[in-house]
Amino acid sequence: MTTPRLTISHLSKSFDGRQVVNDVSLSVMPGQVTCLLGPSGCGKSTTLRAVAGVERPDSGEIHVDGVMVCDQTTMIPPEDRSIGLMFQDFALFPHLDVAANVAFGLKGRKADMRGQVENLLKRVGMLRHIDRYPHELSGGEQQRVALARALAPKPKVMLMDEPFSGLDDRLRDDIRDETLEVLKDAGAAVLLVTHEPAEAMRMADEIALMRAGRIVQRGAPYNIYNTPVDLKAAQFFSDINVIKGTVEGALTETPFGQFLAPGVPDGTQVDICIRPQHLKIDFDRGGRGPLPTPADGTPARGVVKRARFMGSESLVEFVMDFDGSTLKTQVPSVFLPKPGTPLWLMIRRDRCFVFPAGGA
Ligand SMILES: Nc1ncnc2c1ncn2[C@@H]1O[C@H](COP(=O)(O)OP(=O)(O)OP(=O)(O)O)[C@@H](O)[C@H]1O
Repeated sequence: MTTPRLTISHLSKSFDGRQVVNDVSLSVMPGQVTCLLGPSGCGKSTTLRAVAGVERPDSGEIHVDGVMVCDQTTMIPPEDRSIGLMFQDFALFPHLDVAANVAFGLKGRKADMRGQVENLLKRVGMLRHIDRYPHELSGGEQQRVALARALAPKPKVMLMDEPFSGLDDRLRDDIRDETLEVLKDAGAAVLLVTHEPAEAMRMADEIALMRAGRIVQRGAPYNIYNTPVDLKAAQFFSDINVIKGTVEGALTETPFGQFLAPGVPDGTQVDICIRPQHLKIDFDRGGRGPLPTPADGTPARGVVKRARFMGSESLVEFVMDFDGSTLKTQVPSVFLPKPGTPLWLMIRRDRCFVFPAGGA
């Protein structure tokens, strides 16, 4: 069996009596990208800093390639952990040219180094800028050089803390993809911290969703998005519509029909949650909607409150007849009905999450 490149076991850390990392465990295999994803202040960077060796945890163990680098009694210094770092504010040395910046992490004879530096810069598409200084490069180019510098000592683990947040949107997507390719090629295990779900979805093989110091869910992006553990986990990735219900006989009756709630005791209040893109819209036929179907349940009528065009999709908000609540829908392409238009909504049952009420 392959040894994980990075293993974090039961890591905890408090500051001033407040626990900011609480029993965090995870492992990352060679060539795998794991994203620590969560809101600001949830403990992502503290976890990363503990792995880097710049923060001493209160308890827990960290192994790099099977070697213990940190426990209650051991604290291997950062430079001996075989770890590469790429942080948003981890700037290049301004007084060194690109070649010298990349060579900084290399050991050996100067003559041998030149070849290695050229190879690294070729990999990140920056060879032609080898003699430039950082101030002569764009933000994206500087990030590419920073990546080459971080990869120079062939780290077993690459730690990245919001490395792309200083770049503008379009450039960021390109750099993310290129960086991913280079990292996969290098076979390093990558632990990437981000508070942006889109970044995690784009980069990660596995997402570890953090909240208040704990990992609340781990899994492939598809699974995290489609089977969230609770309402907050669902809401982290998109707007969520919530329809209230009460369970009777393992079923919840709503204006959209019945929903299964197996194993939930009678009388329990539940939230039936659905992402805006999973509501279906149909036309009003003289005060009637489409016929119910097993997949989409019963239609419920609403009146358009607002419709906005977002480029690749349209967002339409409805005020629902049954209780005056607002539901949001997202439709591909252009669909901009006038405010006041009555329309019918249906809910795709296979895309619903049912959670106990009051989860967010
Ligand atoms: N050295 C420190 N001393 C005291 N409190 C700290 C220290 N470092 C971090 N904290 C606190 O610990 C909590 C977690 O911080 P951390 O930087 O790990 O969060 P984060 O999830 O990375 O957030 P962000 O996305 O904003 O960087 C925060 O409330 C922060 O204020």
